[in-house]
Amino acid sequence: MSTSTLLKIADVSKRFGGLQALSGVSLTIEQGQIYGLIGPNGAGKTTFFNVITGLYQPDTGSFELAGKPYSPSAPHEVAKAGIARTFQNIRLFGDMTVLENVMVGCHVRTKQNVFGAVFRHKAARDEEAAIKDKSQKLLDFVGIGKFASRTARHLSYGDQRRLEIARALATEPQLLALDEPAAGMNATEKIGLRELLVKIQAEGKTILLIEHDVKLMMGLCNRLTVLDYGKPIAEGVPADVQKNPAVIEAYLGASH
Ligand SMILES: Nc1ncnc2c1ncn2[C@@H]1O[C@H](COP(=O)(O)OP(=O)(O)OP(=O)(O)O)[C@@H](O)[C@H]1O
Repeated sequence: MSTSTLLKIADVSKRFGGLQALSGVSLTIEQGQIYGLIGPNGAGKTTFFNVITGLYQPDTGSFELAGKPYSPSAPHEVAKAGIARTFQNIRLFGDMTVLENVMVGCHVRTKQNVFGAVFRHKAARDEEAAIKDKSQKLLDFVGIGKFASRTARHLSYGDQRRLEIARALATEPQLLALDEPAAGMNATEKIGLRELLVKIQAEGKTILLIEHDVKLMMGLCNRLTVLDYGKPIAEGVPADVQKNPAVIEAYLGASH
C-alpha cells in the first residue's frame, strides 16, 4: 500500500433492542482522504459516528487508529486519541464568545493542570496566551476571525457550523468527523463549506463526513461507503458508487 491507513474499522455491529442499527460495517480511511458516509434516513450513519467517538459501545467491532489498536471509550479520551467530531445539531457554548468556544477545544492538548490555572503560574499564563493566539488563527482559517469577541449564539447558522469546525480543529485531530455539516445551509453557505473542507484537506487533515446532499458528497469525497438499514451496500470512489444499482435502489426506494 502506498498511502498510510489512518483508521481501520472492522465488523461493527450495534443493536438497540429489536433494531439492528449497524451490522458488519467495515471501512478503511487513508491519511489525507475525505471519506464520505451516506445513506437514507435511519441507515445508521450517526450511530456509526457515535460508536467510533465513544458515545455508544458497539456489540462487535475492532478499531485501529494510525496503526495502533484504538478503543473508543469516553468522548474526552477519543479527542485525546486524535478524533474530533461535530454534531448534527450544533452544540456550541452559546453564551460564551466565539474565541472562548475554540479555546475550550485547545484545552484537550494543554499541559498545565488545574493548579496552574488556579494559581496563575507564569507557565499557565503563557500557555493561555498561546491558546488565545492559536484560537484566533483557527477562527481566521475557517473565515470567522472578525467575530472572535461575539457571543456564539449571535453568529449566523453557517458561521456557527464554521465555529464548530474550528473548535474541533483546536483539538489537533488526526481525523475530523463531521456529522451533516451542511444541514440547514443555503446554497451559498454550502459552497463556502465545500471550500473550507478542501482547505482543511490541503492542510493534510483527514475528514470523515456524513452528509445528505449527495451531489456535494460526490464532488467532495475521495471514497464513500453507503449504508442502508445498518448494512454497507457499496464502497468505492464516487463515480462507481453513484452507478451502483443497490445505491440507486436504496435512494429511490427511500423517496418513493
Ligand atoms: N439511542 C438509540 N436508541 C434506539 N434506537 C436508536 C438510537 N439511536 C439510533 N437509533 C435507531 O437506529 C437507526 C439508525 O439511526 P441513525 O440516527 O444512526 O441513522 P442515520 O443514518 O444517522 O439517520 P439520519 O440520516 O436520519 O440522521 C434508526 O432506526 C434510529 O431510530
